[in-house]
Amino acid sequence: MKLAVIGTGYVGLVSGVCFAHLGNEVICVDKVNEKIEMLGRGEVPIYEPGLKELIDTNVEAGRLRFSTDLADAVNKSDIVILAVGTPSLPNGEANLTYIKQAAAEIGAAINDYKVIVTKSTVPVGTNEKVAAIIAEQTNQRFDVASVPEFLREGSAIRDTLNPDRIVIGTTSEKAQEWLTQLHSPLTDNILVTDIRSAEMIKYASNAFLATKISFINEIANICEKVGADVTKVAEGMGHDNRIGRSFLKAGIGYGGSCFPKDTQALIQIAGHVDYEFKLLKSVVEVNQDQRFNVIRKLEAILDDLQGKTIAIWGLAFKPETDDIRDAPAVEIIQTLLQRGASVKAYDPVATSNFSRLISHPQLKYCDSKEEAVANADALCLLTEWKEFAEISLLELEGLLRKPILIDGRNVFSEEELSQTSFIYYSVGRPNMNHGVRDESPVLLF
Ligand SMILES: NC(=O)c1ccc[n+]([C@@H]2O[C@H](COP(=O)([O-])OP(=O)(O)OC[C@H]3O[C@@H](n4cnc5c(N)ncnc54)[C@H](O)[C@@H]3O)[C@@H](O)[C@H]2O)c1
Ligand SMILES: O=c1ccn([C@@H]2O[C@H](COP(=O)(O)OP(=O)(O)O[C@H]3O[C@H](CO)[C@@H](O)[C@H](O)[C@H]3O)[C@@H](O)[C@H]2O)c(=O)[nH]1
Repeated sequence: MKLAVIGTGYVGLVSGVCFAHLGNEVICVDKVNEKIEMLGRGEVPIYEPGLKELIDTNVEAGRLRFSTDLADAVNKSDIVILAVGTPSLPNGEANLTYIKQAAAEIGAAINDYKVIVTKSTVPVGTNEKVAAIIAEQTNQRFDVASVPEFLREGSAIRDTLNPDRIVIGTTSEKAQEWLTQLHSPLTDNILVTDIRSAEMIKYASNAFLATKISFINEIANICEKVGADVTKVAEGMGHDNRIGRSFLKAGIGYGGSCFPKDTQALIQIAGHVDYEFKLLKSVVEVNQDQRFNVIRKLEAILDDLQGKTIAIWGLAFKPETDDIRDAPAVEIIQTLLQRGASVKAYDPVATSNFSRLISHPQLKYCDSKEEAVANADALCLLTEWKEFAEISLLELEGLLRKPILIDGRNVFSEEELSQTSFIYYSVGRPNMNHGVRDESPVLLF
């Protein structure tokens, strides 16, 4: 089939290249010239494992190209996929400016019957708005469908090529037929729904996953006080198939371009129909506070952060991405700087994105994990990159001025620590919090 994909962010690029890989002819469009020029030179604007190789193969095969000419791409396609951003407005609502602009441009360009698919995450009712905007511009026939995207950054290609399910929200038989044909090489598990339910499935899925994370983080906080180990608790819970093992890793809270904005957007969607989504509001509140446990733990050991040097390992919101949107590292580093600490930060791939966001005389970006910890008073691990887990803790102990390690992602094991004299705080593993100020668990009865 012939596809135009509007927007070359994660979703546009990854779905565009994956559809090309399945044998479709794909034109990926962006309005930002520099992005299209980069892609034209064989460079990829984002870090995503395997993406460059897959782009190169499909460009060479003549199935994939990049363009700034939306009208031309729309004219040459059967299916137009909207994958533009829907960032948060200051009140938490999804900003639909890019969706509306793109819809108007599609409407002005449309020359024949097309299926217009929204892959961007959009509030319930948006696809209907998209249809209305296009209809204002043209008398051509077209149908709309909501096909939400569930890929994760860092494993985006694997997720796209092996989806758990595909959701197609449409009332049009033609759209259903074409989109089922397009997605059937990926999975048999295709769920066809009405448009509004498809839009809601995306928000409900993200909100549920965010709820799991905040839930386990609260359990972790209680574990620290009662002397239980959250990793064991999560394992024990996860063996129950009704609960499942995934998304029960306690840490410093979720970040990224999706969970923070989509939970806020769903709270707003509910608010617009006079429903207070109390549970989700608490999920957001718990998540917002969880990152500050890193600061609390540091202060429990060092008292005052003024004049201390703190090493940070990990700036990206999760490993295998250079995305720093809503990364917990942002607020943690800002707080350290506000409290008078100097910060030495290292991330394998996200440093240049981060340094464009925060620059401060007391913040030094380092080229290696060793440089970041040299002569630091403490180390905070914020992203569980593989290279951090691989370091010898004995070697690390020798590099730091003081052997203090706040492990925000429970990367290190008791066995590894037992050989060292680290003062070590992790998340929800109190028996591993080897610290001078470690509190004994309270007597419960
Ligand atoms: N990032 C993810 O992992 C992910 C996963 C699932 C769903 N989503 C959703 O998918 C959507 C896109 O997310 P993203 O992270 O890829 O976004 P992004 O902001 O990284 O990229 C969007 C791109 O669209 C381009 N664009 C905007 N208006 C345009 C127009 N009129 N014509 C051409 N290009 C235009 C922008 O220049 C930008 O390059 C969002 O709604 C997001 O919530 C994202
Ligand atoms: O057990 C867990 C799992 C994740 N996280 C954190 O949660 C955030 C999000 O992680 P993940 O979901 O793996 O990455 P995203 O790329 O943000 O993907 C989510 O957001 C996308 C955009 O909507 C959806 O498409 C995906 O299905 C959904 O998983 C990260 O900060 C993780 O560190 C935890 O703290 N504990």
